[in-house]
Amino acid sequence: MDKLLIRGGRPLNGEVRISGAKNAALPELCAALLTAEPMTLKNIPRLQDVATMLKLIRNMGATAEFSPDGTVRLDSSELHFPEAPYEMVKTMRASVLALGPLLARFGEATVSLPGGCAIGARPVDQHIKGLQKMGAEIVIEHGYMIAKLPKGWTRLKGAHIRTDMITVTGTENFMMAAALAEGETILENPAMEPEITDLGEMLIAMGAKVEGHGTGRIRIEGVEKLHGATHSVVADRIECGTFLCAVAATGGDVFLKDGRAEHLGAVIDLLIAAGAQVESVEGGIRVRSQGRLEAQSFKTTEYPGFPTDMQAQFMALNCISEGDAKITETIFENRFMHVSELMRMGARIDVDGKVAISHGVEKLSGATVMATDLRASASLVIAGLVADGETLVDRIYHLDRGYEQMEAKLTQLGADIERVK
Ligand SMILES: CC(=O)N[C@H]1[C@@H](OP(=O)(O)OP(=O)(O)OC[C@H]2O[C@@H](n3ccc(=O)[nH]c3=O)[C@H](O)[C@@H]2O)O[C@H](CO)[C@@H](O)[C@@H]1O
Ligand SMILES: C=C(OP(=O)(O)O)C(=O)O
Repeated sequence: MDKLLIRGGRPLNGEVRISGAKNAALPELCAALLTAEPMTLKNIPRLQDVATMLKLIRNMGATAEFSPDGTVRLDSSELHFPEAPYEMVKTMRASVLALGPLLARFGEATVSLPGGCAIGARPVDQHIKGLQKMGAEIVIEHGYMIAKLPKGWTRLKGAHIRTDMITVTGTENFMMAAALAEGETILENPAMEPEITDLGEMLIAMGAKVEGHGTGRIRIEGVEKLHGATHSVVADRIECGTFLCAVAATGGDVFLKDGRAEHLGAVIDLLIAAGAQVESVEGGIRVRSQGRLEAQSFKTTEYPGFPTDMQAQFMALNCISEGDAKITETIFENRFMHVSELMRMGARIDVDGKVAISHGVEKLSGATVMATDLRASASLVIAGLVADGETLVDRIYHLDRGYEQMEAKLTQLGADIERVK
């Protein structure tokens, strides 16, 4: 099993390119299934989750060719098996995003229930309820969601959907299903994440009639058919935020090419309050940091609030900053698993339910630590970059799910980091 060996204490300097967003690429690969015509998706990151999604799509009978330049050419004209089996879904929750498009295009879909994962229970009841409002008949059998259209129907029907809470993948499933439904769908209370906006743009390029994506009300007028299109995946704001925190922690001066400051408002505001210099410059973001920063309190909320996917990385920064800070995690019930590992490196953190209070220390000390989930892994890498001595981060298959060439990018910036078996 691969591990990352980091010798801490080096500042980060130079330039690094931010990849396409995992959390946009995965729904968009599913959205490409909405048309029988060829689709071209550019700026797809080379990640384990993308490999899993391509495997899933090919398993359905589509062809997908992934070029070294990050372009995926996908042809689902011969798709004959609208199913997402458990073996594939269990390693990647985003497989649930196949449900909306398959049902909309083929009138049937069988998708394994994703189940819980380390960070929380993560139910999909809202996805099911929303699609049922559009007329889908969905039963749960043997761990699968088996969905079909009522007898005599050829398309889903547009509906007014208001979910009980804001759900990102739920909003994505509804947008994709509504694009091919009969009539109008209104999504009240939808997620507003940049990945939602990007998916909306892709659907429009395919001929869908979508308005209000990225706002608190999305309107979609269904069309009978969508056509092939080319779309480029938006830059990964979480990868970008991870590098911002890494530079803030180690000190240095880095240009994050293609980073989009407007997608990271809540994170950048806090980094500036902490004492880092972050500015939007042509073609990306420049971050500079020197000396010890001041720890910052925050609460994770839906976009445009502070993203839950940045909580662990910012906590690593807080741990070596000056003062106490309170972090409240409101999205997931178990997303503090990095705490005990950070503490093994000398961090001082108290956890009480959904609140973690860090008491800044001057130094962390390198240790062998275990990654428990994707963003927890990134926080341990940041901690390793600033710690004294060697840090060995084990179980980095979590990291590989969502970061493209993390160690190569950090090496390029001057870090001493290598992948070991
Ligand atoms: C709002 C939010 O920050 N969502 C995050 C969530 O998206 P993801 O789409 O995975 O999760 P949702 O946005 O759907 O979930 C938000 C909350 O709603 C609950 N829920 C959701 C759907 C449902 O049918 N029933 C239900 O109870 C979830 O358990 C969670 O507490 O995880 C992703 C990976 O970490 C992040 O990129 C997203 O930013
Ligand atoms: C937890 C994450 O992803 P997923 O929803 O694929 O588990 C994430 O992107 O931080």
